[in-house]
Amino acid sequence: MRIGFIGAGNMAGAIVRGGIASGRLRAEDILLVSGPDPSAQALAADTGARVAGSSADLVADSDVVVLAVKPQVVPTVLAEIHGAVAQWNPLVISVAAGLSTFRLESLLPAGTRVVRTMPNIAAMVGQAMTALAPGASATREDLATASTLMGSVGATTELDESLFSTFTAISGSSPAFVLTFIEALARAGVLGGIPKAQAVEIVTQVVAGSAAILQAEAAADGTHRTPADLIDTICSPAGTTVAGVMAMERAGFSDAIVRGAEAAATRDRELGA
Ligand SMILES: NC(=O)C1=CN([C@@H]2O[C@H](COP(=O)(O)OP(=O)(O)OC[C@H]3O[C@@H](n4cnc5c(N)ncnc54)[C@H](O)[C@@H]3O)[C@@H](O)[C@H]2O)C=CC1
Ligand SMILES: O=C(O)[C@@H]1CCC=N1
Repeated sequence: MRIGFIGAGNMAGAIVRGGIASGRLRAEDILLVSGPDPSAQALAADTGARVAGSSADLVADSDVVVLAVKPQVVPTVLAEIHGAVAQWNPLVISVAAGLSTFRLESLLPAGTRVVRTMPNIAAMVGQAMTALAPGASATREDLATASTLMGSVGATTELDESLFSTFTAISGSSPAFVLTFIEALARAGVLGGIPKAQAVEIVTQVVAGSAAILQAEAAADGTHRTPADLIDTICSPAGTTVAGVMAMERAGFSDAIVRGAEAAATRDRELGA
């Protein structure tokens, strides 16, 4: 299957690099364009993928076209490739925030098969979480194709499109939230005297370990303890952890996270408006 990426920035780069590193994408099957910007050339030089002469040329040479430009640029790109899509009828997969399948379909030839997805930057290490929703003309096979592509860089889940703004907040954007937490906790380590690099290494292992506990719980039969249950196993009565958790909540920790996610979801809806 030949896969063309329109846009070769952070997200396309993460999928291309992650997919090739996992052995599930072949560089020779990947075509790139990035408009006047040299990012496609740089990504191609780095990975062995090829660069197409134009977005329309890329469509002519691809079974699947991935829209990996900023949402604001998508209408321009779709105008550029409208004729080529009408001629070659590729499956169009969008990773763009905010833009509904209805909106994408309205900018493409009637009957174009569209799948909307929302991956995240952890694709670069094969650990993405990607939601998928089919457009009106996409078949089960198209959804399976999109799921296989995104599955090459992490986990996938089919999601009702009405939930995409919320998903974007808690998955597409949230690596930045988690990294903000890591940065803050590492800084607390520095405040206590631990060198920064060592503090980041320590906190990174803590976050990976905490996620691994939840993954093991999800995989185990029966118990399936929640994050709240597990917090209770760490909080000794009158101990250090409950003192820390209570101080964080007094400072509005959970509320700040929910507000952050709500703001991200609101922005996703604005981008689609
Ligand atoms: N960065 C992230 O963590 C995530 C991004 N996304 C979505 O991925 C999409 C791309 O985002 P990023 O990769 O972060 O942006 P980026 O700015 O890193 O990359 C955008 C790419 O589009 C290219 N481009 C600009 N105009 C073009 C045109 N007319 N024709 C062809 N290429 C053109 C740029 O040269 C660049 O290669 C966005 O729609 C975003 O919502 C989705 C999930 C996560
Ligand atoms: O910030 C953004 O708009 C994109 C979508 C999800 C992650 N980055």
